[in-house]
Amino acid sequence: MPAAKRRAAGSSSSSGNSSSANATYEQPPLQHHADHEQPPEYQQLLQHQHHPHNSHHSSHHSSHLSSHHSNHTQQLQQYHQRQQFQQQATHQQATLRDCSVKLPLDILWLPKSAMRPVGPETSHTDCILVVGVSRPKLAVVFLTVMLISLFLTFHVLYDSAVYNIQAAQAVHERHRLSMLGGMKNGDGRSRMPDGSSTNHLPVFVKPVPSSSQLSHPMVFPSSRVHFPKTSRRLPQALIIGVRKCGTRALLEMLYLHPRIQKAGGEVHFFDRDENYLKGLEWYRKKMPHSFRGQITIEKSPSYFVSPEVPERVRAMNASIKLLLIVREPVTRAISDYTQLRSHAATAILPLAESSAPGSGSDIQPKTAAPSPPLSPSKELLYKKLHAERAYDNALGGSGAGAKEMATKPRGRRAGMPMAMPVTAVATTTPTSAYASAAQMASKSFEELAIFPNGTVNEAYRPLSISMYHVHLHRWLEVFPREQLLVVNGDRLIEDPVSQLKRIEAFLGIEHRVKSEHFYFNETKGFYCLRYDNGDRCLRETKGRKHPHVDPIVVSRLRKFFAEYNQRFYELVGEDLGWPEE
Ligand SMILES: Nc1ncnc2c1ncn2[C@@H]1O[C@H](COP(=O)(O)OS(=O)(=O)O)[C@@H](OP(=O)(O)O)[C@H]1O
Repeated sequence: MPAAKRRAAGSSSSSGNSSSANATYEQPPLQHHADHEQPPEYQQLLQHQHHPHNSHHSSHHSSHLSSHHSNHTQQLQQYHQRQQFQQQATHQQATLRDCSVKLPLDILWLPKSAMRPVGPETSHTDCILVVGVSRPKLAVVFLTVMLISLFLTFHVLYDSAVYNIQAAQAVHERHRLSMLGGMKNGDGRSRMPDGSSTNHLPVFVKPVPSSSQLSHPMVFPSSRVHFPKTSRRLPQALIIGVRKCGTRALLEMLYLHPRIQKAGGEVHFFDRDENYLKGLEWYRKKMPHSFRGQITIEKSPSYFVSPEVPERVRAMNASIKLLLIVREPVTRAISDYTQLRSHAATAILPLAESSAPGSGSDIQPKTAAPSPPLSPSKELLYKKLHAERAYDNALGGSGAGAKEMATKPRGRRAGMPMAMPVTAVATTTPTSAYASAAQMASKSFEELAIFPNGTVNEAYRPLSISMYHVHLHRWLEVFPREQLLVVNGDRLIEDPVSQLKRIEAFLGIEHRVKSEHFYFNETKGFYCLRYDNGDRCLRETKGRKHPHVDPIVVSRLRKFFAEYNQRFYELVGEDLGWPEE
């Protein structure tokens, strides 16, 4: 029997037998429905297949029959395949339903088979997670959030980049800023409402009077952003004196160093009770803004001679570094006298106008008649003058100043400087101030320093301050020697760089202040400071012309100081070589 016939006969015999048909056409096992349950299309195909089989047996028809039968078989096979795919799809949908999790965010569990062709390894319980956004509104919200996040990210990055660049420039810009007031300093600085200097602030830092800490002006809290921050810090180093030895020059020269920040004026925190009682927070607010790693320095020359100061300084910071600048004692005393006389002379004119009208010669009026109120500027000058009288004992025991000081407790032989009580300033009349100023201005240094009998007036303040060992002794009772550096003020005038190098080493900062930062000003007779964008000299009150002093008096005083100087050398462990006659 030909193969086609055998296949046809096999087909015929299995027409009502699904299991045999399954074997012949490789029908899937799910094909178990009875023929009558099949749709009309299927019934038609079956009928068409059976009919020719029963009526044609001749051999010449056999090839035609065979091809006809083959067509039907293919159609039947295609039908079964379609059925099979439909069943698989139905099964997948069922599985899909099983895996679906109803969530508002369109998060779906799908069978793996939904993502790749069905393979024999695919299990029906195998699911994968698909997260999709199918709702337009949700998509809009999602996109908006993404855009805002992107904008904020770029904003933060841009902001921080700009801030960092400016922070790096700030150190260099500092020199330019200090030109606004640095060298005029002492007094010509721009000031913030809380009284502190603003001339050290980086250009981009806006002064915020109420805030003690400045941070990057960003939308986020500063604690989260690690950009360079500035804040006011208590000083880590102090220039404690000595008055008229070059304290201002020293501070300004140190300020050339990028690691140094300076308090603008003399704060007088430790030596004036009215300031000290305001507390450390008040003092800190007087300090400049500084970056971490910078050293804040304050100078108040009267610290050196005020007995209560060393202990107070130690209470604030026991490891603070102390800078003491000294100068040949007699020259220092003459410089001190020059300044006092200059202040007295300045005080006389306005005080004469307001407190001695029409009585130019009436220096010491018999009655303390009520005086007309002073203008604010005169009041200030008047207070300054009076404070100076208290400091100075200006007339060395023979004038009004001495009279006043005689009623006050005094220090050792040299006489400790006393801060003028505020009440005393308030109760002193302009007329007595005028008298005092007039006397200050009229006396020569020789008259004030040497008594008529030729002995030295040791109580004269410009002389007693020059007895360095007396004051230094007190400091060394409180601080170890290595915490204090003695700077030679005479050498600072002649060769600033060598002195600054020592100070940089003492402060633990790299050597940055070099000779190119200075130039010698022939007119002034001093070195001036050179900045990137200009040159500055200390103002005219520094480097005043001293009055001529009798060389015999100078020699007399040098001999007098020789013994004190030796004691000072022993204390500091260095011979400064000051002349002894
Ligand atoms: N570079 C430079 N320029 C100007 N002046 C300089 C300089 N270096 C040191 N000196 C000396 O500083 C003296 C003033 O000292 P002080 O600043 O300590 O004075 S004060 O106590 O603050 O009033 C001042 O004293 P006098 O010369 O008596 O005015 C100067 O001699």
